[in-house]
Amino acid sequence: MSKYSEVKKITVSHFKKMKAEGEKISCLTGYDYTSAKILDEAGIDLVLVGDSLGMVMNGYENTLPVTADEIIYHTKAVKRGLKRAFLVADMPFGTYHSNIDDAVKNCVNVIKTSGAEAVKLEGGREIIPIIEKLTSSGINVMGHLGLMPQHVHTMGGFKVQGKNGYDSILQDAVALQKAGVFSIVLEGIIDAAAEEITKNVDVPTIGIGAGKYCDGQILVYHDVFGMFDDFVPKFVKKYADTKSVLLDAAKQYINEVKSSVFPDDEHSFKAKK
Ligand SMILES: Nc1nc(=O)c2c([nH]1)NC[C@@H]1CN(c3ccc(C(=O)N[C@@H](CCC(=O)O)C(=O)O)cc3)CN21
Ligand SMILES: CC(C)C(=O)C(=O)O
Ligand SMILES: [Mg+2]
Repeated sequence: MSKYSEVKKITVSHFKKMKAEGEKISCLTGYDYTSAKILDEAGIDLVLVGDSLGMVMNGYENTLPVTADEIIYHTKAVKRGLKRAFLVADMPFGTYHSNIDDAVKNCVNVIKTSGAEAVKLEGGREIIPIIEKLTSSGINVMGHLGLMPQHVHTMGGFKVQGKNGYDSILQDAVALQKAGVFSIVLEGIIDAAAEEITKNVDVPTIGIGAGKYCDGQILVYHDVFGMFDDFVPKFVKKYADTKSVLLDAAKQYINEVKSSVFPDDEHSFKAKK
C-alpha cells in the first residue's frame, strides 16, 4: 500500500514528492457530490472538474459551450464530496482568451467561489504571461498540452498530436514549468513524446492517451465506469460496465411498476393500528 494513503489531505506539495519518489499520481474527473464521495473514499489523489462535463453531463458535441458558471456549479458540488483529494477546476473556452486582466479575473473568481485548489488552462507559450500572473498571485495552475479539446476546430477534430515531431510540445512544457505550473496534463500524444517531456520537466506529467511514462494518469469518470458510449477513445479502459447495470435496473423498475409489483407493503406507509 502507498504511504500516501495515510495522508489526510493531498496538497500541491505532495505531487512533486510523488514524482521524485516514482509514486504514480491517480486522477479522475468528477462532476457531482455523490460521485466525488466515491472517488475520495476509493483514495483518488486528484479530482478534476473538467470542461468535458459539457459532453458527458450535457450532451454537447465538444467542450466549447461550457461556461465558468457551470464549472463553478459542478466544482462546488464536488468539493462537498471530497475530504482527501486535491481539487482542480478546468477553465472553459473563452474565459482566458481575450486578455490577461480578464483571464486573471475569471480564474480568481473560480478559485474564490468554487472551492477548487487549482485551475487548469489549455495552452503553451502563448499563455505564459497569464500563468505567471496567476502563480505569482497565489493560484495553483495545472497546464494542459498535446490534444487540447478547446482547439477542436483548428485541429480538425480530436486528433492525436506529436506524430510528426514533438519539439514544440516539449518547449511548451519547459515554458509552463518555468512559469510555475505544479503539473501538466499531456493529452492525446504518442508515448515517446510523453516520455521525453516527463524526463525533461520536474513537475509531474498527468497523461490521458499519452502512454505509460507519465507521472500520473487521468481519465473521464463516465468512461472509466462505462457510462458513456457516444464515442470511446482508444486510450479509455473501462473498469466497470455501469451502463448495463443501470439499464437492467431501470428495466426491472419499469416492469415492476407496470405489473404493480412495486411498491409492495415493505415500501409503503400504513395507518397506526
Ligand atoms: N467522454 C469523454 N472522454 C474523453 O476522454 C474526453 C471527452 N469526453 N471530452 C473532451 C475530450 C475529447 N477527447 C477525445 C475524444 C475523442 C478522441 C478520439 O476519438 N481519438 C481517436 C484518434 C484520433 C486520431 O488522431 O486519429 C482514437 O481512436 O482514440 C480522443 C480524445 C478526450 N476528452
Ligand atoms: C480529460 C481532462 C484532462 C480534461 O481536460 C477534461 O475532462 O475536461
Ligand atoms: Mg478539459
